[in-house]
Amino acid sequence: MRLRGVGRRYGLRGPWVLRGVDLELPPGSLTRVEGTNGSGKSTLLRLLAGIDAPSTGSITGRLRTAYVPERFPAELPFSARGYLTHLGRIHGLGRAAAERGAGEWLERFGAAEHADTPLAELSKGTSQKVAVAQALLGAPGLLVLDEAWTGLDQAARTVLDAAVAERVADGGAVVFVDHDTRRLSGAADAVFRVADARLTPCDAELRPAAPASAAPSAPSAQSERRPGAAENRPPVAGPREHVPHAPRTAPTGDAGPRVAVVAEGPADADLPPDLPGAPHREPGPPGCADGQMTRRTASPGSPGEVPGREPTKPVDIASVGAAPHGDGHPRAGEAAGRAPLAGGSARRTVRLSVGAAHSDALLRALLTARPPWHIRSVAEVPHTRSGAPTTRPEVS
Ligand SMILES: Nc1ncnc2c1ncn2[C@@H]1O[C@H](COP(=O)(O)OP(=O)(O)OP(=O)(O)O)[C@@H](O)[C@H]1O
Repeated sequence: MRLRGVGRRYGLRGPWVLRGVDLELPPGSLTRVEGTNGSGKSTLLRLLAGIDAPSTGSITGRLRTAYVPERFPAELPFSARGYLTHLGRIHGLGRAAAERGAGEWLERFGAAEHADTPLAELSKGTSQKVAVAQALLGAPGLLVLDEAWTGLDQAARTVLDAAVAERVADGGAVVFVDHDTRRLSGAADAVFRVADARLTPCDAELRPAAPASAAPSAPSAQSERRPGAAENRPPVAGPREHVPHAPRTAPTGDAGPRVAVVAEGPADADLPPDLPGAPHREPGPPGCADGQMTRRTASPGSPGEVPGREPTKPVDIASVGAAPHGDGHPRAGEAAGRAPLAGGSARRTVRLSVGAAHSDALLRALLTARPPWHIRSVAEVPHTRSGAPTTRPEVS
């Protein structure tokens, strides 16, 4: 998708909010947009999402797009499940697939108990989960997120982080705005700032030879993309690498809330080294020991695949970012030549616990490893009265 000389102003004589925007969004790219309040970020995202039209310039190569607006219209006359099913149909899913997808995404975001609650009665946080779920339902070619993490609890933010990484890994383009500058830090291929109605690559000022704006005369915005971020992504295809084990012992001084992560990877690859937060590798329950090889023959999240108890409500993000299965769409990991996760390939499951502050980074590291690890579930680890985390396996 490409923007050429795009400008937007409200009203015939209104000031230009955006001008001369030249931007390319390649498949499998993550783009961050920054800027001060009122600078025009949401305006740009609405243009990208196709819900607003440029006053001047062109947008070509439009993709099937999903958009999480800054403000979700909660007064719509639907239940959460009804709304998601409706949106799933709009995204092109059949009725059964849309209903199934609606239920799965509500489950993953920890909002299943509110499935039949009218949108108008949902809390702000649950409402935001619905807003995000509707965008992820149909595995869009372009995902536009305007402060989509705002209002989500930690577990849901982690699910969304993972969904973004999966969407990009599956060849989608994702553009996001978030007030937290650490959001997906290091993962973006390109970062732009909106200021004075111009869209400017953030590191342009560090390169005096480069034009300082993304105006039509500037080189393609693609040329400003950060090479390092793409290298951190799951490969679309390629040889497997052997990497050493992550630390097996808990770090000292890791008191405080912890998050349990169950990750599934290829049987012949080990965990990436130096995982953020020095996660503690937990033993699995009898019959599913850490490192045991599994062969996936059931749908993600099916009972028995990773047996064990659930001390807290887990957020199952096994196929996060993928279209609901059974609808003819690929599942996460099946697109663009990546090895399918279902269908009998040898897999193994590891259980990690990490300080909550590091959970986002850990998830990112696993999802962007080579080869990528699939996140089966994320859950808060319950604490004992002394405040220490329990040592039993967290989730299944
Ligand atoms: N529908 C509209 N009609 C008239 N002016 C608008 C409209 N939408 C946005 N604007 C104006 O365009 C400018 C940019 O607004 P926009 O919402 O895109 O900024 P933003 O960077 O997303 O701001 P924030 O960070 O506060 O959300 C602002 O001056 C705003 O008042």
